[in-house]
Amino acid sequence: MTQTLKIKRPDDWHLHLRDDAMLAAVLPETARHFARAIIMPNLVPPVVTGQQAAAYRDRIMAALPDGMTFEPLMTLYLTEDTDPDDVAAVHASGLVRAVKLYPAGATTNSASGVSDFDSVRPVLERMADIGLPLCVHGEVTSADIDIFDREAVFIDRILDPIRRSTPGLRVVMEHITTSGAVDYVLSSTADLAATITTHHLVINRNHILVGGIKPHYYCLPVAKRETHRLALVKAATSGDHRFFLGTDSAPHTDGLKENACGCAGCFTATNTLSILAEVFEREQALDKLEGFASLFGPGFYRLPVNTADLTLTKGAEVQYPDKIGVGTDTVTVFDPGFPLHWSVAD
Ligand SMILES: NC(=O)N[C@@H](CC(=O)O)C(=O)O
Ligand SMILES: [Zn+2]
Ligand SMILES: [Zn+2]
Repeated sequence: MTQTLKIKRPDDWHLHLRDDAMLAAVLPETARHFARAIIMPNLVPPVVTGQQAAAYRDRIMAALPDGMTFEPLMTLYLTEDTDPDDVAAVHASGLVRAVKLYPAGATTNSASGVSDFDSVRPVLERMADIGLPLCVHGEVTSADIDIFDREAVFIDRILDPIRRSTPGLRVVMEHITTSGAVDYVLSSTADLAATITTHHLVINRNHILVGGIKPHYYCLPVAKRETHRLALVKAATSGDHRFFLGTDSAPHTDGLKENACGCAGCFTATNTLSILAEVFEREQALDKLEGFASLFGPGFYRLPVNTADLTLTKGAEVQYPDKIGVGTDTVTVFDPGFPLHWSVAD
Protein backbone atom coordinates (compact mmCIF):
# COMPACT_ATOMS: atom_id res chain seq x y z
CA MET A 1 0.00 0.00 0.00
CA THR A 2 1.46 3.41 -0.88
CA GLN A 3 1.79 5.79 1.99
CA THR A 4 0.60 9.33 1.36
CA LEU A 5 0.67 12.49 3.39
CA LYS A 6 -1.69 15.34 2.60
CA ILE A 7 -0.83 18.76 4.01
CA LYS A 8 -1.90 22.32 3.36
CA ARG A 9 0.27 23.83 0.66
CA PRO A 10 3.50 25.00 2.29
CA ASP A 11 5.21 28.41 2.30
CA ASP A 12 8.90 29.25 2.52
CA TRP A 13 9.55 31.91 5.15
CA HIS A 14 13.13 32.68 4.02
CA LEU A 15 14.08 32.47 0.34
CA HIS A 16 16.68 33.96 -2.01
CA LEU A 17 15.45 34.32 -5.60
CA ARG A 18 18.17 36.73 -6.87
CA ASP A 19 17.49 38.46 -10.19
CA ASP A 20 17.76 38.10 -13.98
CA ALA A 21 18.79 34.65 -15.31
CA MET A 22 19.17 33.21 -11.81
CA LEU A 23 15.66 34.35 -10.85
CA ALA A 24 14.22 32.75 -13.99
CA ALA A 25 16.04 29.49 -13.26
CA VAL A 26 15.25 29.08 -9.56
CA LEU A 27 11.74 30.55 -9.26
CA PRO A 28 9.97 27.49 -10.77
CA GLU A 29 11.83 25.23 -8.32
CA THR A 30 10.10 27.02 -5.44
CA ALA A 31 6.76 27.81 -7.11
CA ARG A 32 6.26 24.14 -8.00
CA HIS A 33 5.65 23.31 -4.31
CA PHE A 34 5.31 26.52 -2.33
CA ALA A 35 2.44 28.98 -2.45
CA ARG A 36 4.29 31.96 -0.96
CA ALA A 37 7.74 32.91 0.22
CA ILE A 38 9.38 35.69 2.18
CA ILE A 39 11.78 37.11 -0.39
CA MET A 40 15.17 38.16 0.89
CA PRO A 41 16.24 41.66 -0.15
CA ASN A 42 20.02 41.14 -0.38
CA LEU A 43 20.34 41.98 -4.06
CA VAL A 44 23.11 44.21 -5.37
CA PRO A 45 22.08 46.97 -4.74
CA PRO A 46 19.80 45.86 -1.89
CA VAL A 47 16.04 46.35 -1.78
CA VAL A 48 15.81 49.29 0.63
CA THR A 49 12.81 51.31 -0.56
CA GLY A 50 9.17 50.49 -1.22
CA GLN A 51 9.70 51.42 -4.86
CA GLN A 52 12.53 48.91 -5.16
CA ALA A 53 10.44 46.23 -3.44
CA ALA A 54 7.52 46.84 -5.83
CA ALA A 55 9.83 46.69 -8.85
CA TYR A 56 11.43 43.48 -7.59
CA ARG A 57 8.01 41.92 -6.97
CA ASP A 58 7.08 42.80 -10.57
CA ARG A 59 10.28 41.18 -11.90
CA ILE A 60 9.50 38.03 -9.90
CA MET A 61 5.95 37.85 -11.24
CA ALA A 62 7.21 38.46 -14.79
CA ALA A 63 9.63 35.52 -14.39
CA LEU A 64 6.91 33.14 -13.20
CA PRO A 65 6.18 30.54 -15.92
CA ASP A 66 2.64 30.44 -17.32
CA GLY A 67 0.39 28.13 -15.38
CA MET A 68 2.24 28.47 -12.07
CA THR A 69 0.92 30.46 -9.14
CA PHE A 70 3.15 32.01 -6.49
CA GLU A 71 2.95 35.00 -4.17
CA PRO A 72 6.20 36.74 -3.26
CA LEU A 73 6.06 38.33 0.19
CA MET A 74 8.42 41.27 -0.02
CA THR A 75 10.90 42.53 2.56
CA LEU A 76 12.94 45.68 2.99
CA TYR A 77 16.65 45.63 3.76
CA LEU A 78 17.24 47.66 6.93
CA THR A 79 20.01 50.25 6.69
CA GLU A 80 21.12 52.98 9.05
CA ASP A 81 19.29 55.43 6.75
CA THR A 82 15.93 53.63 6.71
CA ASP A 83 13.10 56.06 7.45
CA PRO A 84 10.43 54.85 9.93
CA ASP A 85 7.67 56.67 8.01
CA ASP A 86 8.61 54.91 4.76
CA VAL A 87 8.52 51.56 6.53
CA ALA A 88 5.11 52.29 8.02
CA ALA A 89 3.77 53.37 4.60
CA VAL A 90 4.89 50.23 2.75
CA HIS A 91 3.55 48.07 5.55
CA ALA A 92 0.18 49.83 5.45
CA SER A 93 0.00 49.32 1.69
CA GLY A 94 0.46 45.57 2.15
CA LEU A 95 3.54 45.53 -0.08
CA VAL A 96 6.08 44.63 2.59
CA ARG A 97 5.66 41.82 5.13
CA ALA A 98 8.92 42.12 7.07
CA VAL A 99 12.10 44.14 7.44
CA LYS A 100 15.40 42.32 7.31
CA LEU A 101 18.30 43.08 9.62
CA TYR A 102 21.75 42.11 8.38
CA PRO A 103 24.66 43.02 10.61
CA ALA A 104 27.07 44.74 8.21
CA GLY A 105 29.42 42.17 6.69
CA ALA A 106 27.71 39.11 8.23
CA THR A 107 26.79 37.30 5.01
CA THR A 108 26.30 37.49 1.23
CA ASN A 109 25.59 41.08 0.08
CA SER A 110 25.34 42.54 3.58
CA ALA A 111 27.74 45.46 3.13
CA SER A 112 24.85 47.96 3.49
CA GLY A 113 23.67 46.35 6.72
CA VAL A 114 23.70 47.76 10.23
CA SER A 115 26.83 48.47 12.30
CA ASP A 116 25.38 50.88 14.85
CA PHE A 117 22.27 49.18 16.25
CA ASP A 118 21.23 52.32 18.16
CA SER A 119 20.84 54.15 14.86
CA VAL A 120 17.96 51.89 13.79
CA ARG A 121 16.09 52.16 17.09
CA PRO A 122 13.43 54.59 15.71
CA VAL A 123 12.63 52.14 12.91
CA LEU A 124 12.40 49.20 15.31
CA GLU A 125 10.14 51.17 17.65
CA ARG A 126 7.81 52.00 14.78
CA MET A 127 7.80 48.37 13.68
CA ALA A 128 6.84 47.33 17.21
CA ASP A 129 3.95 49.83 17.10
CA ILE A 130 2.59 48.55 13.80
CA GLY A 131 3.35 44.86 14.35
CA LEU A 132 5.71 44.50 11.37
CA PRO A 133 8.12 41.57 11.91
CA LEU A 134 11.89 41.99 11.94
CA CYS A 135 13.76 39.11 10.32
CA VAL A 136 17.25 38.81 11.74
CA HIS A 137 20.45 37.30 10.42
CA GLY A 138 21.75 36.59 13.91
CA GLU A 139 25.52 36.63 13.78
CA VAL A 140 28.05 39.14 15.11
CA THR A 141 30.84 40.01 12.75
CA SER A 142 33.73 41.03 15.02
CA ALA A 143 36.96 39.43 13.87
CA ASP A 144 37.72 38.31 17.44
CA ILE A 145 34.59 36.11 17.66
CA ASP A 146 35.01 32.57 16.41
CA ILE A 147 32.72 31.86 13.46
CA PHE A 148 31.10 28.94 15.34
CA ASP A 149 30.22 31.27 18.26
CA ARG A 150 28.81 34.15 16.27
CA GLU A 151 25.14 33.23 16.67
CA ALA A 152 25.39 32.72 20.43
CA VAL A 153 27.25 36.01 20.93
CA PHE A 154 24.70 37.83 18.75
CA ILE A 155 21.84 36.63 20.94
CA ASP A 156 23.57 37.84 24.11
CA ARG A 157 25.05 41.10 22.92
CA ILE A 158 22.66 42.34 20.25
CA LEU A 159 19.34 40.51 20.02
CA ASP A 160 18.40 40.26 23.67
CA PRO A 161 19.21 43.95 24.37
CA ILE A 162 17.21 45.02 21.29
CA ARG A 163 14.21 42.96 22.38
CA ARG A 164 14.37 44.25 25.96
CA SER A 165 14.55 47.87 24.83
CA THR A 166 11.84 47.48 22.17
CA PRO A 167 8.90 45.75 23.82
CA GLY A 168 6.40 44.40 21.34
CA LEU A 169 8.94 44.08 18.52
CA ARG A 170 8.07 40.89 16.62
CA VAL A 171 11.26 39.04 15.71
CA VAL A 172 12.02 36.04 13.51
CA MET A 173 15.44 34.59 14.23
CA GLU A 174 16.37 33.40 10.78
CA HIS A 175 18.08 30.11 9.96
CA ILE A 176 18.97 29.20 13.54
CA THR A 177 21.86 26.77 13.96
CA THR A 178 22.39 26.25 17.69
CA SER A 179 20.71 24.69 20.70
CA GLY A 180 21.20 28.07 22.39
CA ALA A 181 18.99 29.72 19.78
CA VAL A 182 16.34 27.02 20.27
CA ASP A 183 16.46 27.61 24.03
CA TYR A 184 16.26 31.37 23.57
CA VAL A 185 13.09 30.99 21.49
CA LEU A 186 11.62 28.58 24.03
CA SER A 187 12.38 30.99 26.89
CA SER A 188 10.36 33.79 25.33
CA THR A 189 6.69 34.22 26.03
CA ALA A 190 5.71 36.25 22.96
CA ASP A 191 6.78 37.99 19.77
CA LEU A 192 9.64 35.62 18.98
CA ALA A 193 9.89 32.80 16.46
CA ALA A 194 12.62 31.12 14.44
CA THR A 195 12.97 29.70 10.99
CA ILE A 196 14.92 26.49 10.48
CA THR A 197 16.41 25.53 7.13
CA THR A 198 16.26 22.15 5.46
CA HIS A 199 20.03 21.80 5.29
CA HIS A 200 20.63 22.57 8.97
CA LEU A 201 18.35 19.63 9.80
CA VAL A 202 20.61 17.37 7.75
CA ILE A 203 24.24 18.44 8.00
CA ASN A 204 26.66 19.24 10.79
CA ARG A 205 30.11 20.75 10.44
CA ASN A 206 31.71 17.39 9.73
CA HIS A 207 29.77 17.22 6.49
CA ILE A 208 31.54 20.39 5.39
CA LEU A 209 35.05 19.54 6.49
CA VAL A 210 35.71 15.80 6.87
CA GLY A 211 37.25 14.01 3.90
CA GLY A 212 37.84 17.18 1.91
CA ILE A 213 36.11 20.56 1.90
CA LYS A 214 32.57 20.47 0.50
CA PRO A 215 31.72 23.92 -0.83
CA HIS A 216 28.08 23.03 -1.47
CA TYR A 217 27.57 22.46 2.27
CA TYR A 218 29.02 25.85 3.17
CA CYS A 219 26.43 28.40 4.19
CA LEU A 220 25.98 31.06 6.83
CA PRO A 221 25.43 30.69 9.65
CA VAL A 222 27.81 27.76 9.19
CA ALA A 223 26.49 24.37 10.35
CA LYS A 224 27.57 23.55 13.91
CA ARG A 225 28.37 20.30 15.73
CA GLU A 226 25.98 17.35 15.81
CA THR A 227 24.43 18.20 19.19
CA HIS A 228 23.15 21.42 17.66
CA ARG A 229 21.72 19.67 14.59
CA LEU A 230 19.87 17.31 16.93
CA ALA A 231 18.45 20.27 18.87
CA LEU A 232 17.18 21.77 15.60
CA VAL A 233 15.57 18.48 14.55
CA LYS A 234 13.89 18.25 17.93
CA ALA A 235 12.56 21.80 17.67
CA ALA A 236 11.35 21.42 14.07
CA THR A 237 9.57 18.14 14.74
CA SER A 238 8.17 19.15 18.13
CA GLY A 239 4.97 20.75 16.87
CA ASP A 240 5.88 24.01 18.66
CA HIS A 241 4.41 26.86 16.62
CA ARG A 242 7.43 29.08 17.25
CA PHE A 243 9.57 27.03 14.82
CA PHE A 244 8.74 26.99 11.13
CA LEU A 245 10.32 26.42 7.73
CA GLY A 246 12.54 29.00 6.08
CA THR A 247 14.64 27.08 3.59
CA ASP A 248 17.21 29.84 3.05
CA SER A 249 17.56 28.27 -0.38
CA ALA A 250 20.43 30.48 -1.59
CA PRO A 251 21.64 29.76 -5.12
CA HIS A 252 25.13 30.67 -6.28
CA THR A 253 26.58 29.44 -9.57
CA ASP A 254 28.95 26.49 -9.31
CA GLY A 255 31.82 28.72 -10.42
CA LEU A 256 31.28 30.91 -7.38
CA LYS A 257 30.83 27.97 -4.97
CA GLU A 258 33.74 25.82 -6.17
CA ASN A 259 36.18 28.62 -5.73
CA ALA A 260 39.20 29.57 -3.61
CA CYS A 261 36.80 31.98 -1.84
CA GLY A 262 33.53 30.11 -2.20
CA CYS A 263 30.18 31.85 -1.64
CA ALA A 264 27.94 30.89 1.29
CA GLY A 265 24.59 29.32 0.54
CA CYS A 266 22.89 25.95 -0.07
CA PHE A 267 20.36 25.58 -2.89
CA THR A 268 17.55 23.39 -1.55
CA ALA A 269 14.40 24.59 -3.32
CA THR A 270 14.26 21.60 -5.67
CA ASN A 271 14.18 18.77 -3.12
CA THR A 272 13.30 20.47 0.18
CA LEU A 273 9.93 18.79 0.72
CA SER A 274 11.27 15.31 -0.04
CA ILE A 275 14.14 15.87 2.40
CA LEU A 276 11.86 17.23 5.12
CA ALA A 277 9.49 14.29 4.81
CA GLU A 278 12.44 11.92 5.22
CA VAL A 279 13.72 13.82 8.29
CA PHE A 280 10.30 13.97 9.91
CA GLU A 281 9.61 10.30 9.16
CA ARG A 282 12.86 9.25 10.85
CA GLU A 283 11.68 11.14 13.94
CA GLN A 284 8.28 9.46 13.67
CA ALA A 285 6.89 12.94 13.35
CA LEU A 286 5.30 13.01 9.90
CA ASP A 287 2.18 14.35 11.59
CA LYS A 288 4.18 17.44 12.59
CA LEU A 289 5.35 18.33 9.08
CA GLU A 290 2.23 20.28 8.18
CA GLY A 291 2.58 22.57 11.18
CA PHE A 292 6.24 23.25 10.45
CA ALA A 293 5.88 23.77 6.69
CA SER A 294 2.36 25.11 6.26
CA LEU A 295 0.66 26.35 9.45
CA PHE A 296 3.01 28.04 11.94
CA GLY A 297 4.56 30.52 9.48
CA PRO A 298 1.22 32.06 8.47
CA GLY A 299 0.33 32.09 12.16
CA PHE A 300 3.33 34.24 13.04
CA TYR A 301 3.00 36.49 9.98
CA ARG A 302 -0.76 36.87 10.62
CA LEU A 303 -1.66 35.62 7.14
CA PRO A 304 -4.25 33.01 6.20
CA VAL A 305 -3.15 29.40 5.81
CA ASN A 306 -3.20 28.30 2.16
CA THR A 307 -6.43 26.66 1.12
CA ALA A 308 -4.93 24.28 -1.47
CA ASP A 309 -3.39 20.97 -0.42
CA LEU A 310 -0.15 19.23 -1.34
CA THR A 311 0.25 15.47 -1.29
CA LEU A 312 3.48 13.60 -0.64
CA THR A 313 3.69 9.97 -1.69
CA LYS A 314 6.22 7.42 -0.47
CA GLY A 315 7.57 5.13 -3.14
CA ALA A 316 10.63 4.36 -5.24
CA GLU A 317 13.70 6.52 -4.82
CA VAL A 318 12.95 10.08 -5.89
CA GLN A 319 14.90 11.32 -8.89
CA TYR A 320 15.91 14.97 -8.97
CA PRO A 321 18.55 16.80 -11.00
CA ASP A 322 22.06 17.20 -9.54
CA LYS A 323 22.21 20.64 -11.06
CA ILE A 324 19.92 23.12 -12.72
CA GLY A 325 21.01 25.28 -15.61
CA VAL A 326 21.36 29.06 -15.31
CA GLY A 327 22.22 30.48 -18.71
CA THR A 328 25.51 28.80 -19.58
CA ASP A 329 26.25 28.11 -15.91
CA THR A 330 24.82 25.69 -13.33
CA VAL A 331 23.64 25.66 -9.72
CA THR A 332 24.12 22.48 -7.68
CA VAL A 333 21.08 21.09 -5.91
CA PHE A 334 21.69 20.25 -2.23
CA ASP A 335 22.65 16.61 -1.74
CA PRO A 336 21.24 15.37 1.58
CA GLY A 337 23.55 12.36 1.47
CA PHE A 338 20.72 9.83 1.74
CA PRO A 339 18.13 8.55 -0.72
CA LEU A 340 14.75 10.26 -0.80
CA HIS A 341 11.50 8.34 -1.07
CA TRP A 342 8.80 10.95 -0.61
CA SER A 343 7.78 12.72 -3.79
CA VAL A 344 5.34 15.53 -4.28
CA ALA A 345 2.37 14.39 -6.32
CA ASP A 346 1.58 16.55 -9.36
N1 LIG B 1 22.68 31.66 3.91
C1 LIG B 1 23.72 31.87 3.15
O1 LIG B 1 24.75 31.20 3.32
N2 LIG B 1 23.71 32.80 2.17
C2 LIG B 1 22.66 33.74 1.88
C3 LIG B 1 22.63 34.89 2.81
C4 LIG B 1 22.05 34.60 4.17
O2 LIG B 1 20.91 34.14 4.28
O3 LIG B 1 22.71 34.82 5.18
C5 LIG B 1 22.84 34.25 0.45
O4 LIG B 1 22.26 35.26 0.09
O5 LIG B 1 23.60 33.62 -0.30
ZN1 LIG C 1 21.24 35.10 6.64
ZN1 LIG D 1 19.27 33.64 3.63
